[in-house]
Amino acid sequence: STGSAAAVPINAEFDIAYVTPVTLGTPPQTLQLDFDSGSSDLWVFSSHLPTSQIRGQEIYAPNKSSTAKLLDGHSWSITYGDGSGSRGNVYTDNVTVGGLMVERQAIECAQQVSSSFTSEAHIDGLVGLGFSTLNTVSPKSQLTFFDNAKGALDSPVFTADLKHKQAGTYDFGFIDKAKYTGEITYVPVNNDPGYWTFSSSGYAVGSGNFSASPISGIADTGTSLIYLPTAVVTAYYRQVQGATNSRSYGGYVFPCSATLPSFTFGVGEARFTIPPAYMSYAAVTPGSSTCFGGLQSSNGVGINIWGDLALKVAFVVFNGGTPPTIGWAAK
Ligand SMILES: CSC[C@H](NC(=O)[C@H](Cc1ccccc1)NC(=O)N1CCOCC1)C(=O)N[C@@H](CC1CCCCC1)[C@@H](O)C(=O)OC(C)C
Repeated sequence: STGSAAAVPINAEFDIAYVTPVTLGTPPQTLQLDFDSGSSDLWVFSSHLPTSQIRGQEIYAPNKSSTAKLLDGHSWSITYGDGSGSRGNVYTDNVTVGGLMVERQAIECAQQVSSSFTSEAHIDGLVGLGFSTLNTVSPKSQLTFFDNAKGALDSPVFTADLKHKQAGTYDFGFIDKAKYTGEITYVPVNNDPGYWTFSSSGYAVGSGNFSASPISGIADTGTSLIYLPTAVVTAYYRQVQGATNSRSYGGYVFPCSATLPSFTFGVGEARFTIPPAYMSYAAVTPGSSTCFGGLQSSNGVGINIWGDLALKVAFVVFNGGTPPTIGWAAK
């Protein structure tokens, strides 16, 4: 089997996150979920949430689904890199993504969400696509949608084709040759911490020479920007007039009028260049002449992250075979 679903940017201006329609239960309830390769819980806004914590999101009501079953005595609680979090109880039910159905998928129903989730009306929950070792359900941890689907897939892969200010796709079980050009460069994945961790072969700032120093980081569809070591980040912003690492704004900012260099990163022998326009993420507040950079330091995060900003200049294959690998191709 295979599946293919749209990845739609939630903001018309900036690619802060992408959501994908997912149908749950019988009759089908459709929610817009953020596919996140940086975590491994499938959780949703639910009928178990106090209405004060729901502001425009769609909810999943298990008691309205004839195929929902309570996973008695199980609970979950998760905190993300940005400090947001949620917790609740667990049901199993049918979950369908782009024509691909998994029966008895653990659906983690929120009983509490942090304020940043309540204020993000476009995200009705997450589909974790990290390794199932990271799943937070207790006392028995649960499998991700991908791990549950894997055995039935034509090939044990999912691919991400994210785009700037337009809908891309997540495909499951096949590699669509129409979505990329040239060859796919595969590199090993170290899934010990449960993430899609791989080694980038280096970077270049603008037309500068390529610095062939390996950078270990995770491919994270649920993170908006790129977070890299200080040496890389300072080398980049040294080329940006007026750039400063602002404590108040929580990262590197610069005058929106500044000329930005492109940023190139390597995967094996392949090279991927993020154009200057993508490297200025957004004005720090609407209308401000100060802009927030798309490249930020990983110092505060504790892990190097290749987020949506990097993923959207490539076609990326998350190969869940044995051993797992990750493939990057131009498009
Ligand atoms: C430095 S890691 C921070 C990362 N969060 C982010 O990247 C959030 C995503 C978001 C989008 C829309 C609305 C709200 C939040 N964006 C963010 O912090 N931004 C601030 C800087 O400007 C860009 C937007 C993160 O926590 N990613 C989560 C998934 C994420 C999905 C959206 C809801 C909040 C949770 C996950 O990938 C994760 O924790 O990864 C770990 C490994 C760092």
